[in-house]
Amino acid sequence: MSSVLDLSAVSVVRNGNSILHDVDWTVTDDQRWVILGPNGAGKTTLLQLASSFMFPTSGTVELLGNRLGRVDVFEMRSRVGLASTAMSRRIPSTETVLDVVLTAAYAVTGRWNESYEDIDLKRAHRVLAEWRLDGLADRHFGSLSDGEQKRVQIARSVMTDPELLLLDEPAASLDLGAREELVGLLSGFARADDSPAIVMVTHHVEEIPPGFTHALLISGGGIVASGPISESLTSESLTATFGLSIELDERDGRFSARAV
Ligand SMILES: Nc1ncnc2c1ncn2[C@@H]1O[C@H](COP(=O)(O)OP(=O)(O)OP(=O)(O)O)[C@@H](O)[C@H]1O
Repeated sequence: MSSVLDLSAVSVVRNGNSILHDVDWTVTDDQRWVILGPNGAGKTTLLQLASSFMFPTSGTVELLGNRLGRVDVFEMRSRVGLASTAMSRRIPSTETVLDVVLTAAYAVTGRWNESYEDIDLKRAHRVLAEWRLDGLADRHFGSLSDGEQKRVQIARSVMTDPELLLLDEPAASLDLGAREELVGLLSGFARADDSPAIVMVTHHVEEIPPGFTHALLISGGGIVASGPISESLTSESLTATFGLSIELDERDGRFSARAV
């Protein structure tokens, strides 16, 4: 196993606000991480560092073996998949599902004059099938349900065969059926040997797909717990993270939590 992401003594300060402080965190290529924490804890900021869209104020970030600040970030970004609502807002609503996925190969949103290779088309169709979107290839992105749009975002982010996949709240706003379908797909993906390292931000332990191996709990910009999920995700760590007495239950690899 090798390190794909390594944060050492990382702090981020923006407009005088301390957003992250003293963060040490390593992700290796065989790990699938979930990040949990209250609103404003710094979860999205961590993903921005991990996708090289932000640099730390102090400390170091090693991404795919390269130190941020000493490497061409555009080359780095092509090796990291990112699925987020902010990303999907840049997709034109009239873009077809096939083009949303295909354009990832050229790191653009919105098809213009690119001509695609057969190999890209074949891969796009395979990725669409893997994320249960094959019947929707010709539909406009804007006409899809939230659940379908989320799966298209993920399909787009894996199209380039990234070495690190970052998912920012992939199950947010989904109904129960769509959430369960997505959790099942992510679980299969997490367990596949040829999948990349994965980091998923979520607000709900119910959304953690079985097969995820590690958890990072963050509050007020600092790490509360980090490590293998069986050790780091506990009633005690959730209670400390959310400042509320929480009881965690686990059944068949799925979690639920409630205040007590
Ligand atoms: N440019 C900025 N200037 C000042 N403060 C900022 C800036 N960007 C983010 N913040 C603050 O940093 C904190 C962490 O933001 P971040 O988006 O990383 O949190 P989060 O854990 O993802 O929250 P949420 O769960 O609500 O999405 C928030 O309090 C936010 O207001």
